[in-house]
Formats: sequence, C-alpha cells, structure tokens
Amino acid sequence: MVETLSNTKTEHEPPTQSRSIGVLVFVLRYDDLLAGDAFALPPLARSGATIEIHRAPRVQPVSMDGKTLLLPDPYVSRSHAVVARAGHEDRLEDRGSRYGTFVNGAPIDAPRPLADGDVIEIGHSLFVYRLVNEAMAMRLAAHPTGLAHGPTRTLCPEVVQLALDLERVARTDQPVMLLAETGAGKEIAARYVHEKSGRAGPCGAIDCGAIPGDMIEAELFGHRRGAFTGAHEERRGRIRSADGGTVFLDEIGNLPEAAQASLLRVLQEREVTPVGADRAHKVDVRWVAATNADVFAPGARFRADLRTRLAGYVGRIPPLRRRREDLGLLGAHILAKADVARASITKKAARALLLGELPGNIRELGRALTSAAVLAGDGAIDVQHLSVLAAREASESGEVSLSPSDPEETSEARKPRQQRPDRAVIEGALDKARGVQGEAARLLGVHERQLARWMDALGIPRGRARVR
Ligand SMILES: Nc1ncnc2c1ncn2[C@@H]1O[C@H](COP(=O)(O)OP(=O)(O)OP(=O)(O)O)[C@@H](O)[C@H]1O
Repeated sequence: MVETLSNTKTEHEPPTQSRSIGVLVFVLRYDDLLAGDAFALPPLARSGATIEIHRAPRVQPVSMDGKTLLLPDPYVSRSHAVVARAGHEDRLEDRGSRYGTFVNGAPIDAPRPLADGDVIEIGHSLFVYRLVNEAMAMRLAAHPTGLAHGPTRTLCPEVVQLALDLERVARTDQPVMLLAETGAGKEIAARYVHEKSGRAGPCGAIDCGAIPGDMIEAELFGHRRGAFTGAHEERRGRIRSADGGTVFLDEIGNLPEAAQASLLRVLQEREVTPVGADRAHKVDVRWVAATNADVFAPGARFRADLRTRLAGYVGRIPPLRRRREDLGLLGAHILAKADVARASITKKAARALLLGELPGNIRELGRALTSAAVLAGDGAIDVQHLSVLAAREASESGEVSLSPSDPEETSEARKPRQQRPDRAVIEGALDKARGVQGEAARLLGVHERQLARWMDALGIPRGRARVR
C-alpha cells in the first residue's frame, strides 16, 4: 500500500490562523529586468512592526537599513510608503508620494489592508505580499533570497514547500505525481526529483500526449524485431532505457486504456515485457508522472488503481499567476539564457506582461520576454513589442487557427498556433543567433519548423549566408 502524501490545496484557500504572518517580497524593478535581486523583507510578525519605503541614491543596490527599504528608483519618493502591522492586519499607506502606490493595479488613497497575493507597485518597483505560517516565515527569513528549485531560486511559499517536500520524497522510492497547468514547470520539477534522488541512471521524459496511441506501448516498453509492420529492429523502449534512473511520464492522462493496464503491470511486477516478446526484463526506475489534474477529475478515463500507484506523493505546482513573487528571478534567468545584456520595461508593458494572466505560465513568459527583448533592442520593452501576447489574444478571440494542419507538429498540437511576428523581430532573432535557425527559434519561443515557415513567407533566405 502506497501512503499518499500531498501538498495540494484549493485555489482560494482562505488565510487561516496558521498563515498569519505577513511577508513582503521585493520582486523586480522595471528598469533592470536582469538584476535578479528579488528578496523577502523581514516578516511583519508583531503588532506595531513597520517597513518604511524610501528612495535611495541611484547607484545603490536595493537594500534594507533596519526597518527601512531603500529603493534606487527615481519614481519612488524620498519618503514614499509604509507597511504597518496593526493587530492581525498589515496595512499599506502611501505617504503622499509623487507617483502613487498601487495595489493590484489600482491606486490607493487611504491605508489599505493587505491580502495574501496582493501585487504592489511602488514607483517602478514590484512587490508581492504573502501571508505565511510561522515555519515558512522563519524559512524565508533564513533564506531571504529564496530557495533553489531547478535552474532558479523561488520565493513563493507554495513552491518553497514543494521543493522541500520533493527533496525529501526524492530520497525514497515513492512515485511522485505532479499536478500543474501547461508550462508551469512540471518537467523542471521532475528533473529536480531525479537530481535529488541521487539515482545514477538517466532521467527519461515521455510526453504521453505526443506519441500516437498505437505506438505508445512499443515506445514505452520496447519491441522485438518483426513485432509489427515497420519494426525492423529490436528496441529497448523508454522505460528500460531509463533503468537505474527516473521515468517522467508527462500528460499521463493521455495514456490509452490498454497502455494503462500494461503500465500498471510494470509498476506492480517491476518488469517490462517488450511488444512481441515472451520474456520480461527487470527494471529499477523511479516514477514521476504529471497531469493537468485530469486524472483526478470525476469520471476521468483513468484507472483508479494506476492512479493510486503513481500518486505516492502528490505535488501541485502553482500557475504563474499564483507565484508572481518569482517573476523577477524567472525573468532574469530567462533573459540571461537568451544572452540579453540589458533589459528594461515600461510600466504599461510591465502591467500587460507581468500582471496579466499568462495562461501558458513560465513557458509563455519566456516566449513573450525573449521576443520582446529582441524587438526592443537597446530601448525599453513596450506594449508593441509584446507580439506573443497579442498573438494569444488573437487566438483566444478566434483570429488565429488553433487547429494544427501540419502532421509534423504533433507535440505542438495542443498549443495555440503562433501569430507571425514582424519581420524586424524575426531578423533581430536571427542576427542575435548569428544565423543559426534553431537558436533563433529558441529565442522566439517557437519550433524551428515554424520559424522556417515564417522565413519562407517573408522571403528571408535560410542558412548562415544571411549573417551580417
Ligand atoms: N523554476 C524554473 N526556473 C526557470 N525556468 C523554468 C522553471 N520552471 C519552468 N521553467 C521554464 O519554463 C518552461 C516550461 O517548463 P516545463 O517544460 O518544465 O513545464 P511543463 O509544465 O512540463 O510544460 P508542458 O505542460 O508544456 O509540458 C521551460 O522553458 C522551462 O525551462
């Protein structure tokens, strides 16, 4: 019997007595998206605790001086705002600043009680307010710049807790089930489990939604030569290839029923029988499965016994709209990876990008930020550079087809088709990538084939010949 652990919570869980300590997180400044200098301010644990927010000289880094936060932001007034704990409540008050203080996009004109998840703009600096329990407050106070999770750090209490749980569970043999929306970081979390497990074998990822239903068993379990038409040679399959390591089953809800039954046998017997073979092979793998919660939905076409087997520990990765405190760290990581040397963003664009819904989560943030940075060049990212967001809005309003017609695009099939950006964006990406199409496609956040189609449509020559 597998014990079921879980970090799952409902989306709108009310703050309870145990989540009563306020923590303000400095997320980023719009004039330096690469700084990655986010941190949690000291917790507002006692009645009477205050944090004053003042402007600092421009050259100075963002810093705390006792109970005062100093922001080197010209849009912050000399004495701009204060957060004060009164009883069980934290209140934010503007001190008559020149450019105002905003909570969730609206200016405040009187002391404003803060609620968990509130997004605060002071000048061109962004903050998120969180209510946490005492243990999390102590953890954030001990690690004010966040905890490592995958390639970045996290300041989001839910992700901090998830990372700690995953690290603990990784050392056991418990299968892990990750629940998350698309692009929220399931594969990153699965690789984190593998890394922390200390397993010597590889981490093999399988997107169960991208493999045709009649091929999935051969792909997972391998096959003998001649087992079916086209099986010209024997193959080990993905599970045996990850022997000694981790198998990450993404989009597990898309596994056909017959394959579910075969997979259940593999989990029970710890052996794999290739398609067409009569002999089983022992395997030693750690299982991580991921789903958009569909396997738990009432009436889901997913075997309850397999679900129970896979759900040893159930971890929910919050969507980006519930972890805005990580926008600064994620943004800096994304831009640094795309070799962007400096990047700033206007307030209007920041609101569209950082405070918007971003249903494609971190993947969508990555696409939007990198292509906008390419288009903005040396200037600040402005709303007209956010063509990826415009493309999504167009696709949601039906202007862009959501049904892929290219059979080669199977793995992209569930993702909205991208609207073609301007020629300047495509050429900018190609220049930045020194003509390497794969790299330019990565910068634009699209598949290389998509970029090739756009280049053909615009008459941009392919290959390195175009490097200037
Ligand atoms: N903690 C993180 N730090 C930095 N980048 C991240 C993090 N989490 C996710 N990403 C980036 O966001 C993108 C999506 O992440 P990932 O592939 O793990 O998500 P997913 O939920 O598995 O996506 P999908 O639903 O499309 O399979 C990737 O480019 C990944 O590098």
